[in-house]
Amino acid sequence: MELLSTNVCFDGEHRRYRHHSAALDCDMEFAVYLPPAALGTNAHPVPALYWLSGLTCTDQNFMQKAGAQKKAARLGMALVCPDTSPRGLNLPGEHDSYDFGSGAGFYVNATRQPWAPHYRMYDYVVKELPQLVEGHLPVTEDRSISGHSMGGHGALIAALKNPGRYKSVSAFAPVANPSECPWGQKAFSGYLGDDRRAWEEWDATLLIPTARERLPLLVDQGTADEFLDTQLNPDALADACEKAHHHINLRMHRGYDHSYFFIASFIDEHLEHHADALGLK
Ligand SMILES: N[C@@H](CCC(=O)N[C@@H](CSC=O)C(=O)NCC(=O)O)C(=O)O
Repeated sequence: MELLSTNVCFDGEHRRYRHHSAALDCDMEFAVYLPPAALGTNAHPVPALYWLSGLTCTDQNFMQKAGAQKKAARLGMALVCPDTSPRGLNLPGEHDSYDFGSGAGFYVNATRQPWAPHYRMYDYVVKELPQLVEGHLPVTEDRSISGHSMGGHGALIAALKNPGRYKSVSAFAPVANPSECPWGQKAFSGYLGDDRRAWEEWDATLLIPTARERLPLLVDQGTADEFLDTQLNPDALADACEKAHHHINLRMHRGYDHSYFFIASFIDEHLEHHADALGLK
């Protein structure tokens, strides 16, 4: 791993790294926040919250806009932010739209060409990145996962598909049922093909009935979110949970939109939720 930059923040450190990803077959950058407990004298490895960002984001949107570091410093929690797609490839059409290709990997493993050799963001965020972080940084194997929009959905499927891998999961305004919305249909048909049966293992709402682990789902959604009616469909997820007797705490917040102002308003509560599960309180 090549260290690109460091910033002291609430007595911890925000760091950016570059590394070669075997899963994606390209160089990737990611950010990590290490709380003071993981640094200096009496330092010890700390649990981590993996944050998956949404369309158009890099590792930096969350780190610079969510304001999560103060609470993470106090709780002794690392924050790990990957990028949202492979980078530097210039595949045909990769940069043509904001909701497919670069910045829009959707945290699936693509099976269609030309995406399949590189667009394996699921393997990257679930397996390769944690292994790298836990092998090189003072971070334990106790993990939780959260994210926003495309990344909120990524967090849900990462947890639902991997019983025992995460201590807790949460999401802000997730694309809750991607098989049934334009963002999801574009991504899934492009990365996975047009056979909708191949989509089922990548759709959180469709995974709920067969979930083998019942981590409580904390989902926050703004009522003034500009994508609520067309893309997000939290009710589909809530209905699936109700039918399957799967716990969900879906909180509707009047007047909040889809932006990082919304995330910043509730990120501390999500960190508290994860800290409980990670044994940090
Ligand atoms: N048309 C918009 C869409 C981009 C957008 O709103 N991205 C969100 C995530 S949406 C779902 O995954 C985001 O997090 N943007 C970055 C930010 O810092 O706010 C556009 O291209 O502007």
